[in-house]
Amino acid sequence: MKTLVVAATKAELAFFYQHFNLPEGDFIEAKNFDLLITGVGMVATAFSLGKHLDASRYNLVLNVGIAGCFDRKIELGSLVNITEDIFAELGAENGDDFLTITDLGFGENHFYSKSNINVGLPIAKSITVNCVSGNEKGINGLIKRLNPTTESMEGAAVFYACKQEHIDCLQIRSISNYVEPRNKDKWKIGLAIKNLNDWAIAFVGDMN
Ligand SMILES: O=C(O)c1cccc(C(=O)CC[C@H]2O[C@@H](n3cnc4c(=O)[nH]cnc43)[C@H](O)[C@@H]2O)c1
Repeated sequence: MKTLVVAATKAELAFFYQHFNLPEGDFIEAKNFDLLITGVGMVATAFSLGKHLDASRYNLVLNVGIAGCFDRKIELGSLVNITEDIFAELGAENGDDFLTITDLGFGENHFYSKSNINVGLPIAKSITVNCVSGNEKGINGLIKRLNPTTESMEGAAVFYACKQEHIDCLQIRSISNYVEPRNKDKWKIGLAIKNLNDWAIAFVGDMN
């Protein structure tokens, strides 16, 4: 059985590709792990995992990527272990209230990593969104309703697919920016990617 490493973009695993001397490509089979680049967002992620996730082949999915952070006490470039993740927009607006898909009786929007693997990182709750949050009113609404620490565009989709296939899942995110009105000049994508890759290289190296 192997680990499937999953990321949205190749850029987020640039040093990982170099370290393990991986060929270009969105699905790479290495000796001790496979690597899947899904594309950005929950639809691309679900489609890609639908094609490649196979419980007879993988006993662990390691989802890695950068993320936005709601908590200013967490430094840019820090890594967190996401143990719960919520599809933030999946449901219905009911005036000023929000009804989740569970409230509507159509399924689940809240997923967990139940992995026992100790990765030595602080745990955090995340939300998964189609639209990167960028206005005060929307951000305050998300904090009030869901109290998330981080935000990504894929995490809950990976947890969902792993739950469907009964495969253990870890989601490690590196904080590239704070969730605030958009100002990409303040994002520290390079630092976040470097720290994420250092961690992923060590984690996958230790598995061997
Ligand atoms: O501009 C670049 O150099 C660059 C290099 C690598 C990746 C990116 C991305 O923008 C990746 C998109 C990816 O990032 C996640 N993300 C990061 N911050 C947030 C956020 O505040 N809210 C939601 N998602 C965020 C997301 O998972 C995307 O897949 C750029």
